[in-house]
Amino acid sequence: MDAAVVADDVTKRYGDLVAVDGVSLSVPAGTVFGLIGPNGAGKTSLVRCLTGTTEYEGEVSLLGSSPESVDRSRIGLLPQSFSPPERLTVRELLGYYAELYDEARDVSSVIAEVGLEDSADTWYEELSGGQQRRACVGITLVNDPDVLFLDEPTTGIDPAGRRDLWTLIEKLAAAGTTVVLTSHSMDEVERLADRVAMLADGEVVAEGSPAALIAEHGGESRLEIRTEADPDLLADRGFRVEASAGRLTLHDVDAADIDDAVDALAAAGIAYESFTWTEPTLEDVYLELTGESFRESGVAGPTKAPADAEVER
Ligand SMILES: Nc1ncnc2c1ncn2[C@@H]1O[C@H](COP(=O)(O)OP(=O)(O)OP(=O)(O)O)[C@@H](O)[C@H]1O
Repeated sequence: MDAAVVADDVTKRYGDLVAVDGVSLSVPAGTVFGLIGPNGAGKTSLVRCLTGTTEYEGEVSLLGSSPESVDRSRIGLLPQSFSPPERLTVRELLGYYAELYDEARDVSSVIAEVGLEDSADTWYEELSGGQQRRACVGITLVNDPDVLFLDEPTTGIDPAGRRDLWTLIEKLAAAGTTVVLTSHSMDEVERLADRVAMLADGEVVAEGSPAALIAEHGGESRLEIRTEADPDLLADRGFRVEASAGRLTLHDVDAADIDDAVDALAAAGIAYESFTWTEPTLEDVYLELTGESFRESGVAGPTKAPADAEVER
């Protein structure tokens, strides 16, 4: 598969600060590529290098050209902070951006795609934060881009809005659009991305499919059972069991093995309060590779964020 985006030893400095430190990566055409890392890891700076919106050292190829000379109508970019004119309605706004291209998509169908039909005639400034972000995603779609860069597209969007945007990104990818997505949210990237680059301090600490990264660096899955059962009952069934007060922890348990544990307890007539199965995630991969948890580095996924952090205003 051809690469839509290639970075070779890309470095971005702001004075003495090295924000992107010798990054090399390749994004196959028609795939979703996730750039994840905590605040200040260099995600936005890297996107700016890849899109030619800042100066950098190293080589970037975007659809076979340099980012500075690529046909802009083939690229969509949603920057992290983007403030379009506020006193335009959604329809006027998308129409305004569509005018910038020789060929553009039908504005009404883009409005429908981002789920803003009911607000099409509302001023941008009167939209909720989540609706504003969706309108901004719509702006990036008017030129029907081959490569779409989305820098934290779902920040500030409520859970339903996030899911709608995820579905939209999946549809775009299924139709052949290459999507480069930056995110703080591990579950977002785990769901959407074919491949992921994890950034820490400007460097790629790991790259691969979420499943491969988790398999290689994520550690084991565990089953925790709140019970007073004798650990030998489960150890005799081949489980690796650790016992603590009122709890048994079974290590390296596949989903298919859970029934076996349930059966063992049921056959012995042993009661249990709860079963909790935990699979490793990309957060575990990050912890393993950097020694720092995403949460400690000041960033939380949507399930861990404070209640107001992801809420539409
Ligand atoms: N225009 C700038 N001038 C100086 N330093 C900058 C500039 N933009 C970013 N930086 C610094 O570069 C580093 C990387 O920032 P960047 O915004 O690329 O990270 P990020 O991973 O996108 O963070 P966030 O998730 O918070 O958006 C940070 O230390 C940041 O303070």
